[in-house]
Amino acid sequence: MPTPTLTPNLDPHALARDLSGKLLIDGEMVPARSGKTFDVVNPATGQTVAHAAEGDAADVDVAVQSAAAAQKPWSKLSARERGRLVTECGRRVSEHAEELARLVALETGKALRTESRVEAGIVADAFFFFGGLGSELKGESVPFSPKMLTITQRDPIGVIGAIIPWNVPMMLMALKIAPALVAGNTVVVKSAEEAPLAVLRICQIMAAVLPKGVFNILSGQGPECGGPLVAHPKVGKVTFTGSVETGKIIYRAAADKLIPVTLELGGKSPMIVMGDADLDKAIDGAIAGMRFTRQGQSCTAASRIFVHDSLHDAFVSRLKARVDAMKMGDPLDEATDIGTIVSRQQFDKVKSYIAIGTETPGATAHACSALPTDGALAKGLFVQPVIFTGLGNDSRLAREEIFGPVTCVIRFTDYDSVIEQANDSEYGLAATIWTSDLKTALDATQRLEAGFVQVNQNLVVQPGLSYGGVKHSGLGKEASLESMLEHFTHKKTIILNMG
Ligand SMILES: NC(=O)C1=CN([C@@H]2O[C@H](COP(=O)(O)OP(=O)(O)OC[C@H]3O[C@@H](n4cnc5c(N)ncnc54)[C@H](O)[C@@H]3O)[C@@H](O)[C@H]2O)C=CC1
Ligand SMILES: O=C(O)/C=C/C=C(\O)C(=O)O
Repeated sequence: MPTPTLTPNLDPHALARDLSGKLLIDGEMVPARSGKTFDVVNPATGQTVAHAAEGDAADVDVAVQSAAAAQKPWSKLSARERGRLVTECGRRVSEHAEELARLVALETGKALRTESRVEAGIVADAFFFFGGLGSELKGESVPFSPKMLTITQRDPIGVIGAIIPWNVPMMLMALKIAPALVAGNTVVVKSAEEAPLAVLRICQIMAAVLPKGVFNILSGQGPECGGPLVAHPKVGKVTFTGSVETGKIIYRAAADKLIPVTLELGGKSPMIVMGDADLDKAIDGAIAGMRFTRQGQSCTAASRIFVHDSLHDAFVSRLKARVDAMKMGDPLDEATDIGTIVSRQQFDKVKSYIAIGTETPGATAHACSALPTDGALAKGLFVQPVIFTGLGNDSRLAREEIFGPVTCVIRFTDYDSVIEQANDSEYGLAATIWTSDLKTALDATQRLEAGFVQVNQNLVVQPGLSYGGVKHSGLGKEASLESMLEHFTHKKTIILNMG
């Protein structure tokens, strides 16, 4: 087993240059077969920080063949041994946590102190959590007949294709690969165009622990690299996080091969603040829930905040004051609370929604926080967070996923009708309710149509807690024991007739 230790590199620019032009296939850092690269841009400055290798179908094939060859020997290790190796990956990743946080801040524009370090911590936790679950890969004994031994066992699926987005790339990758590996599968990851570096670095760290081929990562364009990965005959399952549109393309391609998929898609998550809620806690919850520090780039963002008429005006002015006090600036600066939007495409999308909202009769846009004045950041993709009031739940801003720092605060008076409005969405990922009444809280948990319902809190996704949506928010669960058992194994029934 190879075990060289990499030295953490706390200069993200130097590390980005080192990682340029590389994919990780069969345990080696290699260029794309075509030799092509694409630019990775620091969204805070507009400068190119790396040239990522542009993988395509040829690289996908080599990576999948490597993963397929590695799968049998990997599955022959005991689940506990695989878990021990995944735990060791977590230990090494945690030694590199600061380096990874800086690198992901550089490529995504997420503030180091408020976001990127938090993400790096969850990555290590994901490896530790799943690394400890090897002994849970157990089957059942079914009392079918006294003459027969009837049991079930959990077998790995084979090669897993994992396609990840850019918003929390390290965390979302870890929550897919750690359970897949412990379950005895091998993996090929396709990273997001906007954020290929930190995840590649994690894989480089893992390659020093895991046998070659068990784990491979490709960067490249969605249709040209992700498409062939889904279509490859040796890929037995695809796990995807991203847009609904791409999720449907992947689902159709998987249907042609009759393979299972897990899809974590969009959200338009409601937050309901009842008249008896603790206002201070609800404001904290809105700040955390909207992921303002991540410029709202989260599928769980509390982008529809329903506030009882009796608290509405105080809620809006206090929320605005709190966001105003947050400092927008260089993501790598320790003083910064809010970084940038990830890409020009996302920036334009967010700006277009703000324009639509602003032009809607009756709506008021409360722009918060101040754009940075530092000249070095003049080309940065900074957007002032906007709290809209006066928009209804039927407005485009309340129905479509914006994936930016834009939320609608909607006034309500009647509990039944607010539950109805909260559920009136094509999405069903997360929902929260803020109340001091236990009966209302319990009732809402039963009636809200979402995969993740929280009362008086707004937690980020955590290893151990099942996570995934209903309706257009997706299919399947991640982050939990259930995700490992149900989504990365198949159950085999075995009957021994001893009569
Ligand atoms: N659920 C979530 O956490 C995310 C939601 N989104 C939503 O999607 C919108 C667009 O963002 P994008 O980054 O363009 O999302 P996307 O869904 O197009 O991209 C996500 C991943 O899928 C890959 N991909 C794209 N087309 C593919 C294809 N035909 N076959 C296989 N893989 C493919 C991409 O390369 C990337 O790795 C955002 O504005 C946001 O609303 C985006 C990222 C994450
Ligand atoms: O902000 C979080 O806690 C989680 C974000 C996760 C996503 O955006 C996703 O799974 O798509």
